[in-house]
Amino acid sequence: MKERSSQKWEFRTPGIPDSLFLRDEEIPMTKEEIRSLVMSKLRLREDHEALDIGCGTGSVTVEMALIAKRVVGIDNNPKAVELTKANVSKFGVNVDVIQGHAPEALKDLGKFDRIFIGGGSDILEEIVMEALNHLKSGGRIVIDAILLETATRAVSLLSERAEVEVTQVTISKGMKTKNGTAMIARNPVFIISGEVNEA
Ligand SMILES: C[S@@+](CC[C@H](N)C(=O)[O-])C[C@H]1O[C@@H](n2cnc3c(N)ncnc32)[C@H](O)[C@@H]1O
Repeated sequence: MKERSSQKWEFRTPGIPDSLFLRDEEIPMTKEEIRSLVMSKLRLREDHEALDIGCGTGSVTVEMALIAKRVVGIDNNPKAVELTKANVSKFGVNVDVIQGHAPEALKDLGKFDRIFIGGGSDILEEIVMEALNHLKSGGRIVIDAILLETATRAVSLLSERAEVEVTQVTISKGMKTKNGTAMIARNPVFIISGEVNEA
């Protein structure tokens, strides 16, 4: 069987296997099935500029950079920044990875066609409001949420400025047992997407 490599041409479909990313047990990662839905909701094109707020392990950052012409990843945790840089290098993509705390760190970043916010934060309101200021007319923002409270906050914030779609998904993964395959459920995840109207 042909050995897997991280050549760009091998990853044209979203949902790169989790096992191919460099990991740190302290740094979270958006798992491959959720990531492929996130990429679908982002509707990225190759002429787009995209921003990943809270890039973590960098798995969404890498998938964005395999499509878009410019990608910026930002995280306030220095270990996450280093890990994202390592994955960016492993997959041979081009990304500006910045250590910074959102929303303050977004101020000088300009405007983007697509923005992803990959994790709940107790300052989600401030991050979403600032992110919307950095979204081009007709742009899309996608937010992942685990907590019900994060999801409802995100929906009400986005509804003021965008057409909002809410998706909730629960992934189950098959685990081999001695009798067959048992399905092990993971946490339900909300994927909230908003498209701001053309000016
Ligand atoms: C769930 S992880 C994101 C996983 C990422 N999407 C991936 O695929 O690897 C959320 C990240 O957001 C970062 N974060 C949380 N609050 C932040 C803030 N205010 N500014 C920047 N990063 C933040 C955390 O350090 C963490 O790495």
